[in-house]
Amino acid sequence: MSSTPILEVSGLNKSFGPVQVLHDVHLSVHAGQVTALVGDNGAGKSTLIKCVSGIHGIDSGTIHFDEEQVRIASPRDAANLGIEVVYQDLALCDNLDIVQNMFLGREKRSGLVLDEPTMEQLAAETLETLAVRTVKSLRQHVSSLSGGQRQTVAIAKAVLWNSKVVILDEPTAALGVAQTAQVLELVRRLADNGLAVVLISHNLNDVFAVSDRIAALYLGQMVAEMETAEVTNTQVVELITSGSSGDLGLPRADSSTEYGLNGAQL
Ligand SMILES: Nc1ncnc2c1ncn2[C@@H]1O[C@H](COP(=O)(O)OP(=O)(O)OP(=O)(O)O)[C@@H](O)[C@H]1O
Repeated sequence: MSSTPILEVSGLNKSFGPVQVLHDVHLSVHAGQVTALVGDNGAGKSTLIKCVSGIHGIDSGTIHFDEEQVRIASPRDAANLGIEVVYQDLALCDNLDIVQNMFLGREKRSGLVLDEPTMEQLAAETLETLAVRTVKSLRQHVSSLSGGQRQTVAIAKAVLWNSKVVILDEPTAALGVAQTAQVLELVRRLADNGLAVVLISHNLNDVFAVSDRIAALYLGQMVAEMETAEVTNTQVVELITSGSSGDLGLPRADSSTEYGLNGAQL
């Protein structure tokens, strides 16, 4: 377990017009660990992730990657650092096969033609590294895959590019029990292989099953970052719903400032 975060966000503020959505947010993410990012609807989880992945610019604050301050102005900047996001809609193309999806937009070429053998080999190696053996053929169209298999392909696509930080947005939201278990096993394996994983989830069973640390956002403020083993389900529910947990001895996030449900300062 490394002590220096691979990714550290400090003092991040982000507004949309007059509405401030993120207030002085801190987040640290470590290699080899699953960090669960929790918070109620509208707490700011997606906005924070979009700031880190170059979709939104930030108003103020710093982002350090591998101990160096970085500016992430576009998704390409994030990808170049090794930050990949797997969104809920997965952005897979149903009419393409697994290999085509994994290399979509970043195809390998041999001269003027696509280098299919190399892409197929790299895709197979990545799935093998992740111990994914449930897909029958790499040339299967994605439309024929189950929800869990689709999630697996989307995750494999994200880790294909020597990524160091993989952010998963509700990866089990649309899955049944057995497929959820498979995807959670995969999430754990990613971290065990040395990746830093950020898991956005509303499902505290999932969070407690796979995460090493929990970061809790409440109305755009990071109210706690803690070791999963040191908190209970009830304490995390309290943090998500009220921004504090008396048991943890944590004060309510900046008690001098009150925020409305849309993040606007009251
Ligand atoms: N592009 C935008 N323009 C204006 N307001 C926005 C924009 N994106 C997000 N917001 C607002 O920012 C706040 C935080 O939204 P965000 O989507 O980050 O929350 P979340 O924690 O991811 O919620 P959920 O769990 O429902 O996905 C919400 O009040 C939302 O309406």
